[in-house]
Amino acid sequence: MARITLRQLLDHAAERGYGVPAFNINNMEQGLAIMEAAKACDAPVIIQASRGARIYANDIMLAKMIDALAEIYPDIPVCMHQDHGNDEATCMTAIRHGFTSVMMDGSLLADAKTPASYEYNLEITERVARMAHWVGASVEGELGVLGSLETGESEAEDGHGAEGKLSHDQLLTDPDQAVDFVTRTKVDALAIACGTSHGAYKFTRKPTGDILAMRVIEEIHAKLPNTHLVMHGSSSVPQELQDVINRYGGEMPQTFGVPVEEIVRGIKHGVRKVNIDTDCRMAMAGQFRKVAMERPGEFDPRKFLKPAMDAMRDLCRARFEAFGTAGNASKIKVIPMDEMAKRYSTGQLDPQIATAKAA
Ligand SMILES: O=C(COP(=O)(O)O)[C@@H](O)[C@H](O)[C@H](O)COP(=O)(O)O
Repeated sequence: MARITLRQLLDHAAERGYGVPAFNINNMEQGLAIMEAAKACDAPVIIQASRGARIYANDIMLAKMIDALAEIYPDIPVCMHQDHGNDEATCMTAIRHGFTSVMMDGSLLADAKTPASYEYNLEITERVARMAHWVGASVEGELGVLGSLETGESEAEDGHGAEGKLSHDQLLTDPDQAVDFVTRTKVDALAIACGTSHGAYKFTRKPTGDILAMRVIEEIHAKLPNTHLVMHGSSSVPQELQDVINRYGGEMPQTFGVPVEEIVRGIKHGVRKVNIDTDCRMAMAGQFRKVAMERPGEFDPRKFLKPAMDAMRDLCRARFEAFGTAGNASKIKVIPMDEMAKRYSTGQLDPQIATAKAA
């Protein structure tokens, strides 16, 4: 199966009312776990690599790995996506290495730390969308800055994310500005801010509407019913994974993620791409700890990695099933990127901005 663009995959998801988890990868084991899960339930996949992943694994390694996964699993459409591109070069080099989709995150400046002005975000995202569309690749933009509505803290981690305190306005995407942003940039998907943040420590209690503002998604969807929305920071940080880590010597303080039922609610209101990385990391890390503690004499990496892959596979499958992704891989006929490029050039894929519904 050829690689699929994010745009085609999310159009299919919108027509049929499902969402697609976007799982991050850094290595072969994560790639195999995602694909095994997808094969088991006939789900199309979005695999994404951050700038950190590209540095960790090397672009050539990632590119060949995706080639291999597509060859091993010929029936599964694979969208390869750049997570949080910080500038034009990051996005263009990703496409050069076979990515079919890029995120241009202009909510932050190129340092990936400093919140950017709206004008900066508009200008750079429009430019990247124009260039990516020339070759048929898709573009996700971001409006609003990820961070905690509980504390007002931004979410700097691993060299990515704003630093310091953010205002309530920065932490929530403005629905009217979203209409202007999508119209002017022609992005294929829009990442919004609604109180989620990357990593395991999102909420100090099970989130309610004051700290996880799902109503913002509903308001944006009412104004932009044809735009594919993206939720970042959407790991659920399941209690059972925290327990496994802590049972085997970990020291994770009690924390709460985004409940799966809230994501499913978002999917009913236009969320089509759901970013999940932390849950996969926790699933794997729990198994590393378990093997290390139960079999202190073990030193074959495969004995650690195989149960870790199995745990990640089960996690991915559960999300494919909860989001309605399962059962859709075999229903998709992949459109080549050259054909997508033609469709962009004739304006067929321009954003369909419906006249705003009355509130
Ligand atoms: O939203 C994301 C993950 O959310 P999560 O922490 O799983 O709730 C991704 O977009 C992040 O960009 C990804 O986890 C960052 O990974 P690295 O930069 O550490 O590779």
